[in-house]
Amino acid sequence: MTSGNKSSTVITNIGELMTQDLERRVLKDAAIVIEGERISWIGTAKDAPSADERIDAEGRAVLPGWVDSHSHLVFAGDRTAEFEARMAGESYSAGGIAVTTGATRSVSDDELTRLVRDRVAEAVSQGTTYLESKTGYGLDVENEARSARIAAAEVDEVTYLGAHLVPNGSDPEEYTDLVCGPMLEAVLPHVRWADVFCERGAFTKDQSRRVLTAARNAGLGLRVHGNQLGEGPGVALAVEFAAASVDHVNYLSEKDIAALAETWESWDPASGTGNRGTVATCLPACDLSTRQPLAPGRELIDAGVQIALAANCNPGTSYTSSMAFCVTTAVLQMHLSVHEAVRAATYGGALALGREAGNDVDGERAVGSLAVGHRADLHMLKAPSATHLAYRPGIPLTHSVWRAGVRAV
Ligand SMILES: N=CN[C@@H](CCC(=O)O)C(=O)O
Ligand SMILES: [Zn+2]
Repeated sequence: MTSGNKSSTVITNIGELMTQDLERRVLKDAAIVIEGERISWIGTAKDAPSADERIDAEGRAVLPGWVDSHSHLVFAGDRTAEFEARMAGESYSAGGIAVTTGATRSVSDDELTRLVRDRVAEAVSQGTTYLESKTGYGLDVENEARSARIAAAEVDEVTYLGAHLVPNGSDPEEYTDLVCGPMLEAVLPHVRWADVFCERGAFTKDQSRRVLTAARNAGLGLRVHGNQLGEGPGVALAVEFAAASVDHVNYLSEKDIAALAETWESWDPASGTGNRGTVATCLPACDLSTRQPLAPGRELIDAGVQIALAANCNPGTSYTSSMAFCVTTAVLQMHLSVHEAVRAATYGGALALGREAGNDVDGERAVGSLAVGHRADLHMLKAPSATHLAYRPGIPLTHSVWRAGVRAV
């Protein structure tokens, strides 16, 4: 089964194939065929076609690779002392971002590239196959543009986060002008998204609105860091601007949840058609590391909101790229089912990045679910079912990983 010069691989004897496709199929005794960078066949093992290469999964589970839709990988230095202080009772504040900004500005392009590349490799080794990263530790035109350029070469999706913190000594309004003007222009060739940290200690509602307006006018997709440290205007702004995602969502009023749910009212989850709303992206590793209440993932799902889970790898609030840890936490402590948690960490992440199945604009490149034509991003576990991700917390369960059809682990 080879078409053109693309070689094919059949993975057979899969104990559980959790597709996270639109029908949410979970197949037993399954097989899947990869041709080039795409999936060309899925079904029961006994019906599987032959292929150039045959891999016996020996009863293991296969899921889509994790889609990590929120990370901040372009940084140097670490913030161990801040973490220790927090564990001793200090609370998190946005000010720590300045420490990382200083460290990031001080390293060479080569060093910064190496750091990002190593972090991507760490994520892939744990089953992540599609990865977003933000800028946000440059905070001047030159360093934001450099961060965006380096990220664009190393990750799948890049988000401009010049509006992460007003640098020490800058006037907040003048800095917001810079973010909306010359800095935005400088990063534009490298980014698809823009984000704003709308929070006390970071950017106000009016400043955030200015950033989102400028980014929208420049043709970027929008994302918002909102409601992380207290109730605030982040969710309402994200809804107002039809942002693809609002991330953190720890402190939500009933009104916030209702507003998010309303954005999904005309979207049909069974076909993936209709108007896509604003995804609520929950970041459980960050919540634990900052000792914030876990985002109300259960309530959001029950209200009809599409959610994503992401690792939020960064040196301040969540120094991990482990999506499995997030899934485990979502099941054990946020009361999601295993299927819901895996869905949020795969299909949900894709939805938050506009790369999901059923998205007609770019359906061919769908990630985060396993179906014919989708990118062959697979994660095989050292376990017979995805349930083991929650049942065996902390155990590294990644057996092998294919990224765009290429064996990565
Ligand atoms: N909350 C804002 N930004 C990052 C943390 C940044 C930092 O403290 O370095 C986050 O998503 O948690
Ligand atoms: Zn973040």
